[in-house]
Amino acid sequence: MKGFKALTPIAEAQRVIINAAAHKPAAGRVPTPQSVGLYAAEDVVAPVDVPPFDRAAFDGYAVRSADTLGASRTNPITLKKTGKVVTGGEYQGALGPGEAVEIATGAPLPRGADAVVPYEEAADRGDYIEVYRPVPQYYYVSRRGEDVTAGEVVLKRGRRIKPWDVGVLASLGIREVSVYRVRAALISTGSELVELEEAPPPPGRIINSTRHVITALLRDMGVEVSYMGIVPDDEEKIRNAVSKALSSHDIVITTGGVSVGEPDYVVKAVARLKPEVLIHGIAARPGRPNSAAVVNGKPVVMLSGFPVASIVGFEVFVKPIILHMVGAREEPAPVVKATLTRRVTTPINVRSFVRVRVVRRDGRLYAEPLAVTGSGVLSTLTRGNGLLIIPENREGYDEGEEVEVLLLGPVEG
Ligand SMILES: Nc1nc2c(c(=O)[nH]1)N[C@H]1C(S)=C(S)[C@@H](COP(=O)(O)OP(=O)(O)OC[C@H]3O[C@@H](n4cnc5c(N)ncnc54)[C@H](O)[C@@H]3O)O[C@H]1N2
Ligand code: MOO
Repeated sequence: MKGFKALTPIAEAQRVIINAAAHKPAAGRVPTPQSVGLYAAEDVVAPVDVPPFDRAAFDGYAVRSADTLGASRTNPITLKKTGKVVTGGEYQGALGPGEAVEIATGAPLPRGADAVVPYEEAADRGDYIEVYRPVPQYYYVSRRGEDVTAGEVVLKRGRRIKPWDVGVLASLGIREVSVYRVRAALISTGSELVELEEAPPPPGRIINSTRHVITALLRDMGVEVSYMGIVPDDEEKIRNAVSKALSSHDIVITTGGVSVGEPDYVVKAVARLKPEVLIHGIAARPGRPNSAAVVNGKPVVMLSGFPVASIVGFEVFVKPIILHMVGAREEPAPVVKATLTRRVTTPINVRSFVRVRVVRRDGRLYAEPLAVTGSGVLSTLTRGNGLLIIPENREGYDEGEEVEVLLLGPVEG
């Protein structure tokens, strides 16, 4: 009989593939400013303190805190002005007892000083200042190493580097950082496909749009994508293309040809490469034909050709595999609670991904399930702005139920 045998539950499919995918991508050094969005391949330890010296946190006067003891409104303390230090400069000499040095925010504290009295808390009397209250040690002072202390781990292996991480690395003088270079090969299968450049397509042919969805999703994870072109529905050609791609990439992704129809040669072709494990089909809707295998420790993900199903396959296989390879954790997606406007029925033992439109009415959020949810209807993702994920142990949700929706875009209203 043709057709899928038992569909593997998503969690089990992920476990099987990830456990077998032993291959690790290579690391390489990139200039720090170009590391944003990539995954750190090693822990980075601060070589120095930041700030590198005690510095003023406010504009005012550098003083010795002990000199201000007992100061009050009625009995101010008088300190002699002995100079000025600007940001980027350095005070020559040391601050003696009874002295004050005018100081700018960010300037190094003169030797002998241990506090800053902001302009607002002192009165300038020409040659001297009056201070009206006692100030504690390190008042308005950023201490050396207060931001980062030398020896501290500032970047953990597997962390996806953020814009502010680049700032921290730069402030420490770290010019290069070691990151994982994940190289993915993408093979589109399907004799009906033509590339976007060839649009409009001849009758019966389809533009290869899934290629661009998957490429964008991969690039969004900082992955280097080699596009290997369209391979026709031919088992031998597919096998050769996958085998060749495996030799020089960390992960091979194919699209199309994975259901049980006559031209669906991809799973058969990959099976001939003697994979350690192979999962054909998952208990997901949409996205049922998404499949994956591991060949010599390297993952081969066989995504559905249908764009929406391929996105589910990306989330189920590609993303977790890549995160595992680089030792990263998934960053939580934005989730909102919303009231369902219509009942949704889904099959038991299948994880369903229902596209919804979240709207705000009278200050409350509502989730409207979209009418057309076919796996080929990509526009539901652009028209909608959310995904309602219905777990395997539910057969849907009732109208009026509060549900959690994964937000994919802004909420109107
Ligand atoms: N007898 C059965 N038939 C089907 C089953 C089944 O269980 N039994 N499953 C159905 C489900 S569910 C899905 S989803 C589709 C998916 O099939 P494939 O992933 O193998 O995809 P293809 O057959 O290659 O193509 C499906 C569809 O998508 C278009 N396509 C393919 N590649 C691209 C691309 N790169 N860009 C844009 N569009 C693409 C293709 O032209 C087809 O229209 O199978 C059901 N059948
Ligand atoms: O699994 Mo298919 O993606 O439901 O249409």
